[in-house]
Amino acid sequence: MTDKLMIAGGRPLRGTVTISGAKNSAVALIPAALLAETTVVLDNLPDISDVAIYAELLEELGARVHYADGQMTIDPSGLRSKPLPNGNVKKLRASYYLMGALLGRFGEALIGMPGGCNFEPRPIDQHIKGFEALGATVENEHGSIHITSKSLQGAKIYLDVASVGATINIMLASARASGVTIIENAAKEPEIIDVATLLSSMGAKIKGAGTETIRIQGVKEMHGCRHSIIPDRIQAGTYMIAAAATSGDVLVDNVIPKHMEALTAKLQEMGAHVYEMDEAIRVVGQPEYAHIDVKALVYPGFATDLQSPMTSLLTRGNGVSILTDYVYSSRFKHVPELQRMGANIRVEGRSAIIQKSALNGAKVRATDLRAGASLFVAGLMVPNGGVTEITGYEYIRRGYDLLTDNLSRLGAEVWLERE
Ligand SMILES: CC(=O)N[C@H]1[C@@H](OP(=O)(O)OP(=O)(O)OC[C@H]2O[C@@H](n3ccc(=O)[nH]c3=O)[C@H](O)[C@@H]2O)O[C@H](CO)[C@@H](O)[C@@H]1O
Ligand SMILES: C=C(OP(=O)(O)O)C(=O)O
Repeated sequence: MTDKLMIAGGRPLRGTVTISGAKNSAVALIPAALLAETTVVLDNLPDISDVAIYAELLEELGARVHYADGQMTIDPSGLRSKPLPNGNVKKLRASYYLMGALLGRFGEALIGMPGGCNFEPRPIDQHIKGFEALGATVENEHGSIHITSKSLQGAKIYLDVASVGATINIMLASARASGVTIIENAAKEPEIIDVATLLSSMGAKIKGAGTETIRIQGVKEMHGCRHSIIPDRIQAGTYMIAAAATSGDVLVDNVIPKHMEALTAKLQEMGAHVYEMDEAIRVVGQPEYAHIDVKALVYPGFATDLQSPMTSLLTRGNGVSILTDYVYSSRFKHVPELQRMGANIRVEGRSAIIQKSALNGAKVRATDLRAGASLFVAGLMVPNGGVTEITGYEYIRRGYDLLTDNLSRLGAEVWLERE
């Protein structure tokens, strides 16, 4: 039985929401712990399905995992590199990090092609190029990737695209390799710095994370440590957008305001009032907004993971807004669903052309995680208690913990019903 998310819209969000740890850090830090010989403790984990599935994956590999109240203890002493062609690996995108982690630890990994949100083809050629540059042999065996290496040797790797996943996977594979690895055109997302911080606490030697050149001096052994995960900038951004979209007043607590700069600038350009504090951001919505253009880019540009919820807010801009995604060329599965809710949007190439439109309640489907975010933001915007019914809630649970609790506390009328 799955749930559907129900929203009676039209209430401005007001109050405080506290943001949990970042999904995209968590799903990299958990496999990174496999490189250690002793126990790693991760704090501030979000209570999302991707994290729960990752805990099961580690147990399948022989690690002892204790996960409760946002803390995961990973004892890798019984760990081995077992083939994982199917099952849990297909349930999330970031299972690809098991390739780098197991290769780095055991010189072998057999992992099925990752699942997760398939809003468009998401190749992993740059990951594979990185493993091969380190001296590994990579073969496609009946849809699984089999990677082997007798001894990994550091190398200079230029990424054709600044891929988050490839950057982290190469860091994982090379942390215990012989010699020096240099990643050029590395991705600069904050989650990469978080992974480098954990790996360094485990004994790795990494410099330059957060810049386009990362240098990894391989070490022979890595050990356990304790690490607290950075706040989720995409959850934070979604609540900021929802606050503006409902003309509300929300304090988004436990954020790193620097991570939110591109979104903050765009909300201000529309006319919302945004106040930055040390570890919080307050968004005060307005009755009217200007139309704006948004370009989703790699960090520190506007995050592609926020373009779908931003699409919903842009239906309130006076005039025509153009949102272009330069990271993914066709991440617009939320658009037909928003159209069912009355949104006047058309997709041209990699852009959505968004006219000011009044939204109405409808039955819609979340086809992926952020399409779901777009729909719940839109549902909150529907005036006069109009009801939106969102199926595909299992996608939303991949990335938003405590969603109905948080939105209810902010004054929204939201509930779950059995499908
Ligand atoms: C678990 C996780 O952290 N997921 C995030 C990660 O996904 P993910 O790491 O999968 O995304 P990438 O940064 O790798 O992808 C960026 C672009 O590069 C392309 N590409 C990527 C790898 C590759 O080998 N070849 C290639 O062509 C992709 O098709 C895409 O167009 O970064 C994305 C971009 O910020 C986010 O949307 C995801 O939320
Ligand atoms: C696309 C996303 O995640 P994943 O890469 O895990 O599918 C996302 O978080 O928006």
